[in-house]
Amino acid sequence: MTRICIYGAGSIGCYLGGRLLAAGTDTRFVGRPAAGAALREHGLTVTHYDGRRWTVPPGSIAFATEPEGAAGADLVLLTVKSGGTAAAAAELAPILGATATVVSFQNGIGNGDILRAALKQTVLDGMVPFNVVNPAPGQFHQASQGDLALQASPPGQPDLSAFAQAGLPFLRHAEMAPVQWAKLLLNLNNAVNALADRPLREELSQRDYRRCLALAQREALGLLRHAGIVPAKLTPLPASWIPILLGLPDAIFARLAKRMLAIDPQARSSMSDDLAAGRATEIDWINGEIVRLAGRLGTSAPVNARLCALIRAAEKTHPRPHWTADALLAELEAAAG
Ligand SMILES: NC(=O)C1=CN([C@@H]2O[C@H](COP(=O)(O)OP(=O)(O)OC[C@H]3O[C@@H](n4cnc5c(N)ncnc54)[C@H](OP(=O)(O)O)[C@@H]3O)[C@@H](O)[C@H]2O)C=CC1
Ligand SMILES: CC(C)(CO)C(=O)C(=O)O
Repeated sequence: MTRICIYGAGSIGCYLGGRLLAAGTDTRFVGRPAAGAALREHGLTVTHYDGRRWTVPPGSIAFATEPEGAAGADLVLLTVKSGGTAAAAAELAPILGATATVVSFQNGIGNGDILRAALKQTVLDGMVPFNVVNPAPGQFHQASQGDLALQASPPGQPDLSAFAQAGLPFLRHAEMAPVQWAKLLLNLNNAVNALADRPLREELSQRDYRRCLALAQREALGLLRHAGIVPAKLTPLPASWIPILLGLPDAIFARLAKRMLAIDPQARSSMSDDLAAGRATEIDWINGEIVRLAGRLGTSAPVNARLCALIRAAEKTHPRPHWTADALLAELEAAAG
């Protein structure tokens, strides 16, 4: 049986690991002591917005707080935040066997390359389209829809049958960069959501917050065009049409964007969760990626740069700021000039 290790037992890691364990696969976790203590005390309860529920008792969960917990793994699912990728790669390098495969199930563009630079093993890029919330210790809830995406590899290499066994479908892509850029365009909302300090559905139901996202996306789309990068189509509408949809009045948006609003009422972006927990955010790997792309093209990305600055300030401000939609829109319009 394929030995799977979830490296980074947080929201995504515990959700995927819980689904895989509940299906009887050989799955273990490496994570922080607090995450281990929560799973030892409460076990794992994994739920899905469609009502399905899986439980794994504490006695069936193998959890290590040291990288050696990944020794012998055939498949490592890396689910640390982007800021932790280089350290995780350095920890895994002396531990993994030559035939292991590492899958990055992270947001952002560059995690796979960081892993490939540090590891001799096969590294595949992955993408998680859905949101996972952690409402209580040991509980992980899939709060929106979508199938996992994974870089194509030769048939049977690695053995990914555990995903089918766990009812976790994934789409294979010969090229993951277009998928990652399309996901990054959607993730530009993470900062808006974190600054709004509201659940995603509530935030996206307000036109001025959507206009903030539209400003960030338009800027990014212009740069992607300039760079010759064509984002994949992850949503019913092509990425370039989404800013138009976002700008529509609330009632029309609610009618046309049912899928975008099909999120559990309490779900927030992972960046909002980071601010709430006092952790560093992934801002430099999301909006910061757009700012760096602009720099490479010899131009600027003032809207995304402003979002980066606002999130960096929010990381240092307690209690966290709560931007109203009109104030944030005015701030970003001023940045756009
Ligand atoms: N949450 C979501 O809904 C979604 C998240 N994503 C993406 O998935 C990735 C994971 O996000 P998420 O699950 O939210 O992250 P979390 O912060 O919830 O989980 C990551 C966990 O890994 C731990 N960790 C970090 N480095 C190590 C290490 N070297 N060894 C052991 N444990 C470590 C972290 O601890 P510590 O905090 O102490 O570093 C944390 O507990 C991100 O790239 C995110 O953008 C994608 C789609 C949705
Ligand atoms: C699923 C989504 C898009 C939700 O905002 C996300 O990727 C995140 O929170 O990081």
